[in-house]
Amino acid sequence: MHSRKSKSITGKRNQVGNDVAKVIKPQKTRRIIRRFHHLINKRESICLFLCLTEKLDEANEKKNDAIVRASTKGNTEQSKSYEDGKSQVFNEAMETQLLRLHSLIKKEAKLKDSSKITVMYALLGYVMSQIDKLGGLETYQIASQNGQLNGRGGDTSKLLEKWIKPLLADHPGATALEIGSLSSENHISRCGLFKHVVRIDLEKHEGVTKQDFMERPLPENENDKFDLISCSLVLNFVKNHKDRGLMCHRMIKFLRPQGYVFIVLPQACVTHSRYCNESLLQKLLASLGLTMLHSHQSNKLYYCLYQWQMVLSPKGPPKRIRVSDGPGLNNFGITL
Ligand SMILES: C[S@@+](CC[C@H](N)C(=O)[O-])C[C@H]1O[C@@H](n2cnc3c(N)ncnc32)[C@H](O)[C@@H]1O
Repeated sequence: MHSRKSKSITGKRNQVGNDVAKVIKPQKTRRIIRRFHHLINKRESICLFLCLTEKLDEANEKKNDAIVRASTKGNTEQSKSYEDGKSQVFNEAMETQLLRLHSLIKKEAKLKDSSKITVMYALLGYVMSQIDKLGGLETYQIASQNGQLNGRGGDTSKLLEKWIKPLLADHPGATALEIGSLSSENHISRCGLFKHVVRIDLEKHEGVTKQDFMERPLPENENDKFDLISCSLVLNFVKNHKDRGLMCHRMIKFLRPQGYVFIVLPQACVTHSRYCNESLLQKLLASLGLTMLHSHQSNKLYYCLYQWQMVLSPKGPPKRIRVSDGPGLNNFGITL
């Protein structure tokens, strides 16, 4: 989802994580969430058994890796065992051990056999690598947010139609690009306000072209541009803040002057994020020349409509800045 690919706790390119984040479908989110819960719980039990003094931080896998490594310092056997566990790909035997972890821990505790601790370090390494391969906390949060959207009331372009109708009253030939389109039956395609709607998604669906927006050829002339770009629940699919910024930059390139951008995000992206709120989002988009015309928060979603009025405000900070702090927040953010 951007030029600088994220790295795993082992320093390797996080390809699996990328794939997960790119293609999470609402129907897959429950499985991903369950897997995360399973791994996080098992890790907690193992850490308790190993009496790790420093608490792991679910938001920082690199730090967690350092904590575990520090706990094996001076014990080459434990350290080797941990590294061996980390180097495992999906492993049936390890999975079975994880399922039986409770009784395994009870047995080991009774035996008080210190050599068995190395087995636990191998399991811990395996769990850490599995969490990493899923894409870490960020993917988990994205999956959670999307998982919670199953009952969100469907087609978000209903509100778009209400907002855009008066704005396009004198514009019968308007065109739209729907990024992350799942259906040709959405309001955006049926409302009759657009002469032509181009629908793209990473996956092939009926009436939708399979295309990565980030690889869509740039417009050669004004005819290749659009009066509206819809980006509903897509930015939160993009794995990291830099790629989200790149996507926003790219949207501008496909807009006709005075064109509109419709963005929908899980509500938690603007209400429960360390790095994003409505005001910061507004500032970031203003630096691209976008002016907010409407916004709305439902129970689960945040909707907004912007117009490209090309009045540029100062560029936002290139790094993520913290706008909120506290427990239970997510790490959604955008940097330009
Ligand atoms: C949660 S679905 C949202 C679908 C629909 N727009 C909605 O509002 O319900 C997010 C979609 O964005 C698509 N997506 C993510 N990044 C994309 C990209 N770079 N180009 C095209 N589609 C993308 C994914 O394939 C996924 O189907």
